[in-house]
Amino acid sequence: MIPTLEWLPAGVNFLDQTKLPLEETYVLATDYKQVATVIRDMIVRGAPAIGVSAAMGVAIGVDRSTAASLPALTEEVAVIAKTLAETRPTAVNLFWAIQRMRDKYNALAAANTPIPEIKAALIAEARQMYDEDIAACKQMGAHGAALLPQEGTVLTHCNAGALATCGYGTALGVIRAAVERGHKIDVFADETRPYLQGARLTAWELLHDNIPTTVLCDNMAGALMRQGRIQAVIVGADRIAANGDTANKIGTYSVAVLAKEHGIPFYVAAPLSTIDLATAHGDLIPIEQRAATEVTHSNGKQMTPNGAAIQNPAFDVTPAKYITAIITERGVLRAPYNESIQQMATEANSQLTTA
Ligand SMILES: CSC[C@H]1O[C@H](OP(=O)(O)O)[C@H](O)[C@@H]1O
Repeated sequence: MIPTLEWLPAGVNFLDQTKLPLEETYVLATDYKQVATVIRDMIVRGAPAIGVSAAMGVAIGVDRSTAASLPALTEEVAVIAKTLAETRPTAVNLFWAIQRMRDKYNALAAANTPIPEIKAALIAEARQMYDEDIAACKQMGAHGAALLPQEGTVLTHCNAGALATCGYGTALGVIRAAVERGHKIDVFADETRPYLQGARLTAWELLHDNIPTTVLCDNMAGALMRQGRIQAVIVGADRIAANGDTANKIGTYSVAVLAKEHGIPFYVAAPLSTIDLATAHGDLIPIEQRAATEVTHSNGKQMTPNGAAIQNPAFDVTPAKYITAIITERGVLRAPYNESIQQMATEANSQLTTA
């Protein structure tokens, strides 16, 4: 699989997801401001991928710094972190990753570590997060595969695949793992307007792996569910509140309600870094509002009349009651989620985000 992003001596190399599926081109970010632009412009997107991208942004920012003292470097780290944190508001992985890099820096600075050693350690930390992300996706796959039908059609919304992570994917990672274990799965991929993550990215990466994929318009899932043509739904997540309410790509909530209506299991696959214990419920999750031109234009061609008002929220929130299970790298969570999430957090003894 073509890498979503890659650390190179010259900078961070990103597969340009705005150009897929017709062009496989790359953008090399040689400083942290360019990494911020790549995240904001969705050249790289997907909660885990933008988290690791931000971590690499911190690492490259510190690496390129000419600060001659720790106090000066500490001030620069604060500016770098703020710049990256301001790129997109919903995916908590972004803030979790930046905080992990700041914690690493602060511990090294507190120990009066020489600046060259700090630079090397932050690069190592960001690259370790990259490897951890791929490992977590494969663990999610192993935990979730058995939940998918032995033979049947699975609907997914947006792209929660290798292109939304450092590789293998969350929701698509579970599909990949099921196929690797002999399940015969056809995928229905919602096109997912306006950025078309499903039509352009999910279809591209699943066909790359020879997994049969059908692209649907975003208004088709209900009819296909009513006809009995969908046996399960699996999606990713951008932020999971402490009670299990889940923010994901706009349109996810509609699919979840339809799945509940038709008795179809609805699964969320996400790493622990997507769980935000500091956010009690879904109504508190900030929802990114993106440019109207993403809706009014397609391939540069205007499709709506001048003067029409436009809505373009990038995410919506699915209440926990619509979620059958949440698949993580440490196992499968079931309702009541406030209890199961807290228990897993305690067991993991992990620094779940406090963003
Ligand atoms: C593996 S999480 C992917 C998650 O992120 C996507 O949002 P975006 O493409 O705007 O970054 C979408 O919500 C996916 O489910």
